[in-house]
Amino acid sequence: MSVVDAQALLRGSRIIPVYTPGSVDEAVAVAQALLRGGIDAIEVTLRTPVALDAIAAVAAQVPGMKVGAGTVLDAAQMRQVQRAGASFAVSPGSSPQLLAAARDESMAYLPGVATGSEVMAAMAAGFDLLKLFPAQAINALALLAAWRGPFAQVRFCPTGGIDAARAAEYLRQPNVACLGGSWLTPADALAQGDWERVETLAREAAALSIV
Ligand SMILES: O=C(O)C(=O)C[C@H](O)[C@H](O)COP(=O)(O)O
Repeated sequence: MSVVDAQALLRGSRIIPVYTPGSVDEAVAVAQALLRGGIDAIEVTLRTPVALDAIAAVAAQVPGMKVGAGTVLDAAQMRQVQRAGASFAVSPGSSPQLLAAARDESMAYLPGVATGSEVMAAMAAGFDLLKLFPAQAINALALLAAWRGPFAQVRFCPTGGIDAARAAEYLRQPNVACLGGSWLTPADALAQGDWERVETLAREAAALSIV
C-alpha cells in the first residue's frame, strides 16, 4: 500500500467542479455536460445519501471523466469511496487517520490544509497535492505566495469562494496545480435540468485554464 501520485492523476485537469449530487441520473448528466464542455474531472461530495451511488454511476457510465469524492471526513468514508470507484478523494481538512486510510487504500488523496503545520503533517505522510480550503476566507493568494519558498515541492488545489472571475488569478500562481469550485453546477441549473448551461460554464472554465 502506498501513496498514489495525485499530481500525476490530475495533471491537465486544472479546474475541478465541486458538485453535490441530487440524484444518480443528475450526476451522470452533469458529468457528461462537463465533459462536453472540456472539463474532465469532478469532485462529487458525500453530502447527500445518493453520493456513493452517484460516484459509482459516473465512474461506470462516463468514460474519460475522473471522478473524485469530496467531503471525505473519516477513514470509513475513504474505504467506501474507494469501493464505489472514485479515483481520488478530497477532504476539507485532514487527520492522521485519513492520511493513513488513503495510503492503506492506495487512493489518490488531496488532504485539506489551511496552516503551515497542516501542510507539514501532509508532507510528512507523503502527500504533495493539497486542497487549500477555504481559499477566499483564508486569503489563499497571500498564503500561496508565502509558501512557495518553504514548501517548494508542494502543489495546491485552492477551493472555497472561487468563481469564474477569480479563477484565472489562482491558476497563474506557480504552486497551484488545480482549483475547485461549485460555480459550474449552480443549483438553479440543476433544478431545471439545464445541462447546456453546465456545459457552457464548463467551456468557459476550460478556456480559462489554457493559459
Ligand atoms: O465538501 C468539501 O469537501 C469541501 O471542502 C467544501 C467544498 O469544496 C466547498 O463547499 C466548495 O466551495 P465553493 O466553491 O465555495 O462552494
